[in-house]
Amino acid sequence: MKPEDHVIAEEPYYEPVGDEIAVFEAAYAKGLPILLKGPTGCGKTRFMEYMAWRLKRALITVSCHDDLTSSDLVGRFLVKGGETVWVDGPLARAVRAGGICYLDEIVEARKDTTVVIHPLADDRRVLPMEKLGELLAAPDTFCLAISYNPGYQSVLKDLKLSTRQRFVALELTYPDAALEQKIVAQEARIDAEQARQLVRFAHMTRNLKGQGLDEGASTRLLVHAGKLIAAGIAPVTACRSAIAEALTDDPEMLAAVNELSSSLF
Ligand SMILES: Nc1ncnc2c1ncn2[C@@H]1O[C@H](COP(=O)(O)OP(=O)(O)OP(=O)(O)O)[C@@H](O)[C@H]1O
Repeated sequence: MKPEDHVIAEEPYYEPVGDEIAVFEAAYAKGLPILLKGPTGCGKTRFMEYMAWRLKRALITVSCHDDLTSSDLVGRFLVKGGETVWVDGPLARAVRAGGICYLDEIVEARKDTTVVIHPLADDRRVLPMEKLGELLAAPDTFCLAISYNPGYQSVLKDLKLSTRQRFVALELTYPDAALEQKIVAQEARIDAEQARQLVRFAHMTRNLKGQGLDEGASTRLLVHAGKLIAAGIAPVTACRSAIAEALTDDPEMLAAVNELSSSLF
């Protein structure tokens, strides 16, 4: 896929939860890399899509995992039709295109992979392409953004200090109840009252965090439940399938969460 394929033509629906747009724009203007912190499903990806559209830059997203090597990011030589050719990885493509490279869930990547972004993430703004013997300088329009969910981190999987201290951090949290209700109603195309009940249910599950649940219902799960409701599924069933089952496999916890939704709907 070419960088121009990642240009977002239509404005993505995004409701700001704080001053994240202004801080992102200021960091972008000054060539500073950005770290998005926040729980799963709170809107980090949607925010990146919105910012890419707003800044009119291509967005290249990489979902990080523990097999991701630096060659996967930077590029490698491949044999094509009997010839050896260099193929840029997504990070190099984003640098060449002066676009935004978003490394989602960066802590999932191995530490030796993460260090390739260091020279790009400080004031050198270069990508060393060792195998090609090239040093790729990032144009002013290039932006590096990474995300991570502090809730999931363990001692083994945490962001190196030398990595995180290169980034301007933006904390994204779940929106307040009124805003989350608006988002759920808009995204799922349900009425305000149904959205309000779903958000109330979400708050109940969020209060169970650490008491049997690792996470409460995210905005994403509320949108999923709302979409099932819009498609004619009864709210209690929608909450069970889209939310409770996504949060836990523990039969007792499932029963408790289902009871909460039955008490509301
Ligand atoms: N502020 C917001 N404005 C509009 N929609 C939002 C907002 N926050 C969350 N959403 C909705 O929640 C869904 C999930 O958000 P998103 O995929 O951006 O989460 P995420 O934080 O990137 O999750 P993950 O860390 O799991 O990748 C979006 O598809 C959108 O429907």
